[in-house]
Amino acid sequence: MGPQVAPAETKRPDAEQHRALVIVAAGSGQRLGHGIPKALVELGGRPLLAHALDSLGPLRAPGLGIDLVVLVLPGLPPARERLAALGAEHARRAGIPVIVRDGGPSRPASVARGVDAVAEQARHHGWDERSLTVLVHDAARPLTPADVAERVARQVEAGSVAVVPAVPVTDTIKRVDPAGRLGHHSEQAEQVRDTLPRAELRAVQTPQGFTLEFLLRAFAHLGELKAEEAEALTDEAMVAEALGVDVAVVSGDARALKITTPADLLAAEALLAERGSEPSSPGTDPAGRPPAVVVPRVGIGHDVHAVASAGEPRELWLAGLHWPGEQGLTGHSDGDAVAHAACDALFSAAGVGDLGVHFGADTLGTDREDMEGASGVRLLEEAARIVREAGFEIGSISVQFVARRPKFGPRREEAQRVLSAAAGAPVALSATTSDGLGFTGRGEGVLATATAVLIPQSPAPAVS
Ligand SMILES: Nc1ccn([C@@H]2O[C@H](COP(=O)(O)OP(=O)(O)OP(=O)(O)O)[C@@H](O)[C@H]2O)c(=O)n1
Ligand SMILES: C[C@](O)(CO)[C@H](O)COP(=O)(O)O
Repeated sequence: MGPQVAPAETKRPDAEQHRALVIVAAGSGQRLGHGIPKALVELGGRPLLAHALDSLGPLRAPGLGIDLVVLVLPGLPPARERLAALGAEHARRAGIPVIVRDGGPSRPASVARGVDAVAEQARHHGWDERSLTVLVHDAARPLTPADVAERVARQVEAGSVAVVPAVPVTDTIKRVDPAGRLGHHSEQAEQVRDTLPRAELRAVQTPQGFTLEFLLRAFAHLGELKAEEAEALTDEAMVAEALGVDVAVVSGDARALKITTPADLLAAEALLAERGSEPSSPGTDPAGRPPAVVVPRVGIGHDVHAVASAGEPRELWLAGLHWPGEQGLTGHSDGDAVAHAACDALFSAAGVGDLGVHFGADTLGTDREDMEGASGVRLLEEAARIVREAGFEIGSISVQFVARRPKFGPRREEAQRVLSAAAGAPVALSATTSDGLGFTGRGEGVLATATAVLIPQSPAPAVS
C-alpha cells in the first residue's frame, strides 16, 4: 500500500514562492564510531555532507529551485572549516548562497539554529514566511534522490504546512517492555508487549518540508517544553503532531537511508557503486572526463572615509551595521568604507571598472538614479549582481579595515552575516589599528582594503 497523502490545508498566499534547504550536519556520529563528526566520514571517497549537497543541490535537480542553503555544522575546528569549505564550493558551483551556522547540543537545537538563519534571510529579502518552503534535511541521509525533495516541496506548496517523506515498513515491529525482563531467558531478553499493525506504519525520512511560518511557531512551542521533552522529539513533524497540525506523507525512497551504524555505511557504499555511470568523484564530469580548467580571478579594492567633524553629528554605518553612539563617516551614501571596498574588489576582479564607474556621482545623476543615496549593503548587493551578470560567480570576499573605533570583535559575526547575505557569498571581515600612526591612528578616518575571488562561469577549455 502506498503512503497516505493528507489533504492540503490552507490556500497559500499568492506571493512569490521561495525555497530554503537546511542541512543539519552537527552530529558527532557516536553510533558510527569513526571518531570524527559523521558529516566528514567518507562515502566513496567524499564526505557525507558533499553527497548530501550534491544530491539535493540545484545542479542535480532541475525544477528544485532552492534560493538558499543553510548548513548547520559542528562548532569546533578543523571539522567546521572543512565542512564550511564544502558549502563554499557548492555555492560557487550552484550559484546560490550557502550560509553556515554552529550546531546545538541536540538535533532539534541544531534545526532551530538553521531555521533562525532562514528567518533572518527571509526578513532581509522580504520573503513571506507563509510562502517560504523550508526543507529540513539530515546530512546523515547523503543519497536522498532529489525527486524526494521535490515531492515534499510541492506538497508544501500545495497547501500542507508540514510534510514528511516515508517508506512502508518491511519488518514486523513489536513494542517491548525493557523493564519486564524474562527470567527464563538470558539477561538481555526484553519482553514483548504487543505487535504494531504494520500496514499503518511508515519509516520517515528527510528532507521534511514546512512553511517557515509553521517552523517559527513550532520552535516557539519547543521553547516552552522541558529540555528532555524537547530532545525526545526526533523530528519536526512530531511538533506538528503535538500542535494538532495535519502532517502530510509523500513517498520517500529506499536510497534515502540514514547512515547511523557501520552496516548503514556499507549499504550506502553498495548503493553508490550501483549508481554506475553517475559521477562519484569531483574529478570527473558526468561522462567521466576531467573537468575544464577554471581560473579564478582576484580583485582588490580600497576605500577611505573621514570621521565627520564634531560639529556635524552623524550616525555611523560600517560593515553593514549601525553603530549607535559612534560618530559617523562623511562621504557618499552612508560612508560604509568596508562595503564600498568590497564592491571595488568585486569590480576589479571582474575587470568591469570601479565604484566610481558604477556608483559615482556622474552615473548616479544619469543612468543609475535608482542607486542615489543607497546604503553600503545595497551597493554590495548591486555590485554582486553586476559581476554575476558579467559572467562570474563570487568565491569569497575579505575586507580588513583600519580604525581606532568602533570596537569590532563582538559584532564581527553579525557583520559577516549581513555582508555575506548581500553578496550571496562568504564575506570575511577583520579590523586592526595603526599603532597611533597616520589618520587612522589619530581617529580621523577609516581605511578599508578588500580582496575578492571570482570564478568565471564559462571555464577555459581543459588542457590535455
Ligand atoms: N547535535 C546534533 C545532533 C545531530 N545533528 C544532525 O542530525 C542528523 C541526524 O542525527 P544522527 O543520525 O543521530 O547523527 P549523530 O547525532 O551524529 O549520530 P549519533 O547519535 O550516533 O552520535 C545528522 O545529520 C546529524 O548531523 C545535528 O545537526 N546536531
Ligand atoms: C529526522 C529523522 O531522520 C527522521 O527519520 C530521524 O528522526 C532522526 O533521528 P536521529 O536519532 O537524530 O538520527
